[in-house]
Amino acid sequence: MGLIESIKEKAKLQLRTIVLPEPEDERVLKAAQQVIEEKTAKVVLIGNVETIKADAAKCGANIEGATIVDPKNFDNINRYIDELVELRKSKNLSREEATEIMLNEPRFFGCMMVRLGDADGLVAGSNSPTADVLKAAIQVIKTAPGINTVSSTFIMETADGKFGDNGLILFADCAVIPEPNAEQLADIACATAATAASVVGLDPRVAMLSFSTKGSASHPLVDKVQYACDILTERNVNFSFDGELQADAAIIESIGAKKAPGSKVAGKANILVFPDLQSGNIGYKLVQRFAGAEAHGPIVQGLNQPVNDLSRGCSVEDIANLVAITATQIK
Ligand SMILES: CC(C)(COP(=O)(O)OP(=O)(O)OC[C@H]1O[C@@H](n2cnc3c(N)ncnc32)[C@H](O)[C@@H]1OP(=O)(O)O)[C@@H](O)C(=O)NCCC(=O)NCCS
Ligand SMILES: CC(=O)OP(=O)(O)O
Repeated sequence: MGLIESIKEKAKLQLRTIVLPEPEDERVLKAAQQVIEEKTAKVVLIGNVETIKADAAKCGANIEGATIVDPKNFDNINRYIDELVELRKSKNLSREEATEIMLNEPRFFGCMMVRLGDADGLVAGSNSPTADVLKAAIQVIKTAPGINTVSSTFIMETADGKFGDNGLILFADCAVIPEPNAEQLADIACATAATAASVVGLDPRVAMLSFSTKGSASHPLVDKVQYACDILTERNVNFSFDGELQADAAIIESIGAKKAPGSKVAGKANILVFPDLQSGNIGYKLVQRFAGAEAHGPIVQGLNQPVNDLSRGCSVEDIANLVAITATQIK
C-alpha cells in the first residue's frame, strides 16, 4: 500500500471533522466531494449556503454530506468573537475589529472552530497566500505547549524510489520562516523528525543542508548551519542528523562517502533541512516540477492543533490528500 493509501485508511477509522474555508475555489468543492466519497473525513465548508450550493452545482461537485457554516448566520458567533478579543488582548484588538475578522475572514473563523472544538483540523491555501493561512493559525491556534517555532515540511514522493526511504523524503522548511536562525533551524529539524516518524513512519535521518560539506567552504551562512548542528548535539536529540552537508552529499551514497566519510546520514538522508526559505521553497518546487515528485503539504508543524496549508498550484487530489493527512495528525 502506498503512503497516501495507508494514511487514508487510518483517516477512515477516525472520521475527523476538517474545515475547508475556501469553497469559492472549485477545486475545494471537488475535493470536498472526494473526501466525502472516500469517507476520510467529515467536511465543513464556510460561507453563504446558497452561494456554495450554486457554485457546487455550476462546477458539478456533489457536496451532499458536507456541513455548511455561515459565520453571518451562526448562533455561537459571540463566543468566537469574545475568544478572539481575549487571544489578541496584548495587541489591543477591539470587539469591533474582532467581529469584522470573524464575519469576513473565513480562515480565522475556521481556526476558531478548531480551537473551540467545533472541528478537528483545517486545510486552506488553495485560494490564498500561505502567510494568510499561517497568520490565522498562529494567532488563533497558537503553538503547542513547550514549542517556540511553527515551521513546515513537504513529504516528497519521488518517482523512482532511489532517494530517501523508497523514494519518500521530507523537505523543510519550505513555507514558514523566511530567515531562520540556528535555534530555529534546530527546531525545524526536531519538528520534521517528529513528523517523519508520526505521519510517515520513517526512522529519521536528517541532513542539515548548506553549500558546504564539513567545512569545505567558509562563510557566516555555513557557520549558522554548523551552529544549528551544535544545538542538536547539545539537545541530545533521539534521531540521526549530520551537517553541514551539500545536497548531493546528503542523498547520493558515493558522494556522501567521499565528502563526509563515516557519516551515518550522508548519502542516505530521508529529511533535508534547508538553510532558509528561499532555498527550501525553490528546492521543493523544482523537484516537484522537474522530477515529477508528488509534494504533500506544506504540513505545518508546531501548532497546538492541526492546520495545514496548500500551494495555490494544488490539484483536487492534493487537497483531498492533505485533508487525510490532517485527519491523522489529530491526537
Ligand atoms: C509566518 C508569517 C506569516 C508570520 O508573520 P507575522 O507577521 O510574524 O505573523 P503575526 O504577526 O500574525 O504573528 C503572530 C505571533 O506569532 C509569532 N510568530 C510568527 N511566526 C512564528 C513562527 N514561525 N513560529 C512561532 N511564532 C511565530 C509572532 O512573533 C507573533 O507573536 P506576538 O503575537 O507575540 O507578537 C511570516 O513569517 C511569513 O509570511 N512567512 C512566509 C510565508 C510565505 O510567504 N511562504 C512562502 C510560500 S509557501
Ligand atoms: C507552499 C507554497 O509555495 O505555496 P504557494 O505556491 O501558494 O505560494
